Formats: sequence, C-alpha cells, structure tokens
Amino acid sequence: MSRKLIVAGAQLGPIARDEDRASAVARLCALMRRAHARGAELVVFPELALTTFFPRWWMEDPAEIDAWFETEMPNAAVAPLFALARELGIGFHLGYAERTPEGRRFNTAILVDASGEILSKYRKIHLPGHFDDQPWRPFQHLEKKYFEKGDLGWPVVDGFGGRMGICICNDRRWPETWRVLGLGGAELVVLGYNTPLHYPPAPEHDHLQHFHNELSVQAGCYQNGLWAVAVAKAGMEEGSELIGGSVIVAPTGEIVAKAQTVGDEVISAEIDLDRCAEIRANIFDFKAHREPGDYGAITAKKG
Ligand SMILES: NC(=O)N[C@@H](C(=O)O)c1ccc(O)cc1
Repeated sequence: MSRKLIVAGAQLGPIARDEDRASAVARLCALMRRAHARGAELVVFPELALTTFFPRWWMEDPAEIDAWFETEMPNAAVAPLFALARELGIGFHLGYAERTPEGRRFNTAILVDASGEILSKYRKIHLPGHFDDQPWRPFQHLEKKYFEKGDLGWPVVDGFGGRMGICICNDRRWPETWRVLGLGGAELVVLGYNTPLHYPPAPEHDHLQHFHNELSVQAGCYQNGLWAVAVAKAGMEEGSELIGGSVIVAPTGEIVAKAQTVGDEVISAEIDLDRCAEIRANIFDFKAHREPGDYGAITAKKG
C-alpha cells in the first residue's frame, strides 16, 4: 500500500520590522504558487510568518505589543492567502501571534485544508527565552513575556490522507513533544521555527545551531516513525541572523529535502505516509515495546 502526498516547505527570508502584513502575505502567496507548481498539496510556512520576529525587542506599551497580534483568523490581511489556497486547491500551515477576545496572547499555528477550512490549531507549549529585560543581549528572546503557554495540548487530526500534528520551533528540541504527537498517531508533523544563529547565554554553541536543528527533527521522526516538514524564517533579520536549513525528514530519520539558501525558498518532496509503518511496526512498535510504567519521572514534577 502507499498513501503518497507531495508536501512543500516555504522558507521565508527576513521580514523587516516595518514590513506590513500585506507585503508578507504577498510573499507567502508567491511561495504558495511555487509550491503548487511543484504539485504540492500542502505548503508549510514558518512560525510567526506574518511579521518580523518581534519578541527580540523589549516593549512595554500594550498598544505597541498588540500591533503584532492577530485578533481573528482568517482576517482581512490574510484573506488573499486563504483565497489563493482555495483557488489552487492547496492546504497550508501558518504560524502567527494570536490575541484572544479575552486578551490572552499565544504563539499559534493553524493547519488549513484545500477548501480553506481550519483543520487544526496549536498554541506553543515550550516557550523559550526569558520574561525580564536583558539589555546586555545584542537581541532579546522575550517569548515568555509576550506569550502564555499553550492550552490546547498537541492535537492530532485527520487530514491530507493521514494523521496530522503540529508543534512550533523550540518544541522540536523536546522529545516529549514528538512522543505525545506519536502517541496521538501523527504521521506528518508540520512545524515552523525562528532560530537565531547566535545564542547569547552560550555563544560557544553558535556553530552547533544547524546540527541541533537537524538532530532534533531527525530524532523526533525516527523515534516516533513519522514524517516532518520543518520550515525556517531565515537570514539577517533586524540584526539577528536566523538559521535557514528547512528540511523534510522521513520516518527513518533521513533528510529528503533541504533548503539551500537563507531567503524565500520552496523545498518539496513526495512522501508516502505508509512508510511510517517501517518504523512503527518494528523498532518503535509502541504497543509491543514501550514501557510507560517506568517513565513516571517524565510527568512527575517540574524541574
Ligand atoms: N522561536 C523559538 O522557539 N526559538 C528557539 C529555538 O530555536 O528553539 C530559541 C530558543 C532559545 C533561544 O535563546 C532562542 C531561540
């Protein structure tokens, strides 16, 4: 048997602080057309794909902060993207900053099907960085200040002929993310990231950023027998150099497509969801081999 699907990752080069939603959405639409021309049925955009990565700045004025957030999805700014997806008959994943009617703020991603319906929504759980102003850094990472921890768990939904999961950026470094998605039966995990090349608290690790990205995604795929499309915002953005290196990874852990630039770029691959069984019916057959009775420490306490 085979369940084949062409998937694409649409890496984004830098988005400037003063680049508006209309300009970002026009870039997303151009990438969506290129993905469609390759036959893709699904195109994955990065985390916070509508704006620059604003958590790098300390802001206090609530109006200034709110300007980075979407209060509705879809909304007028992204309407052209939803319309193009419907016209082309292509699904997509989009990361954005969400502000709820109650004023709660999340780092969110949605999965939209080829008819423009939102199939799934995820709010980032592993928020990296810090709450407090740390002006010594060349750029800050204030996700803990601007976002609440996600409250939707890691949903896995039917779509694109398989079982679909979402996580966001820093989540990919945590094996628990992948295992929970794997236990939910995910066959394809889509994720976006904004990863700076420079890590101010431990600059001696800067040269390992690409390695740690691939290590995390490849391990997550292999250890849970699933596919992933991991897509970067890349390049020199407002003084912070973001790694590219967007990849499509097979359930064996092998990279099957990889970005070559740090700009707007489409990667794609034909993937067969039935290949998940190569791993899930063998070395990582959860039912046969998993030993949850011995994993209590993982959920027992924070720390
Ligand atoms: N947007 C993200 O979640 N980015 C994170 C990552 O790449 O995992 C990350 C983690 C720690 C940092 O100091 C900076 C960035």
